[in-house]
Amino acid sequence: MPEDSEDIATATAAGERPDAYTDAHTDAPPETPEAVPGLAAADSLFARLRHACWPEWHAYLDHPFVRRMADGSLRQECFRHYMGQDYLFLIHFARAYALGVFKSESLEDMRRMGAGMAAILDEMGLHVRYCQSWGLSPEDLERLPESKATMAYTRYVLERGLAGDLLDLVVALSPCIIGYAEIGARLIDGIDDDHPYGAWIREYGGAGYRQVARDAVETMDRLMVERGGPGRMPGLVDTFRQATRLEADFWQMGLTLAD
Ligand SMILES: Cc1ncc(C[n+]2csc(CCO)c2C)c(N)n1
Repeated sequence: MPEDSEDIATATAAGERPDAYTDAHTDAPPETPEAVPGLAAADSLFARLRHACWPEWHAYLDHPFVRRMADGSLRQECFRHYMGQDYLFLIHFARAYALGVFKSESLEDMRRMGAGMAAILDEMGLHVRYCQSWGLSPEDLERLPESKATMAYTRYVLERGLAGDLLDLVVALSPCIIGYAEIGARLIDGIDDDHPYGAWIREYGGAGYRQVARDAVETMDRLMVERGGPGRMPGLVDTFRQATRLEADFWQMGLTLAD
């Protein structure tokens, strides 16, 4: 993948690339680069959280695991470890959406959360296909020992939802849902048909998945209007930042084969 593969995440409204973007550990640049064109308005809750947590967000999106997946140099062993753990991760995320049904106060929210749970259970098809090609059955996957990174991330999200309201839960889920659309959009540009991680990239880089992310942005805004207030922001920023850090740790777990 060429160096300029970062373009999709770096295009600002003015089409310029802020210098600060090149360093994962700088403070948020004065104007955070737009995620995926048309994904989230600058004043959306998601864009504000992303801006507030820019160093963590950039470290998640530009993690070496992602870079190596993009240029095809990621060792298959690392990808396998990641996919196996991601299967366990998805089981808990389906539970988090089920919790979202419980925390809903309207039928509309209940339907959305229920549909999110169903979408996750479908997403597992990608994992099952990959793992079958490596000789692993869904039962083998379910029996894998859970890594600490998987446990930390999934239980953190569940705890935010249990302790808080639907807005807290949806914010805790958002780095996962929207971040993968941003990564997919960056990686899909010009990939070859025989790219070793092409199926993964096409799953998250496609228009269908981008719509899932757009819906999540919209839901966050609606819940912020219904339940939010200026007093909610510090807590929501904290949740978004922690979930984003746990996403980066999840890549790191794959890269280092951590248990
Ligand atoms: C570590 C990790 N983070 C995010 C996703 C992506 N993801 C998880 S649930 C969901 C929404 C419904 O499909 C999406 C896109 C993943 N698979 N693994």
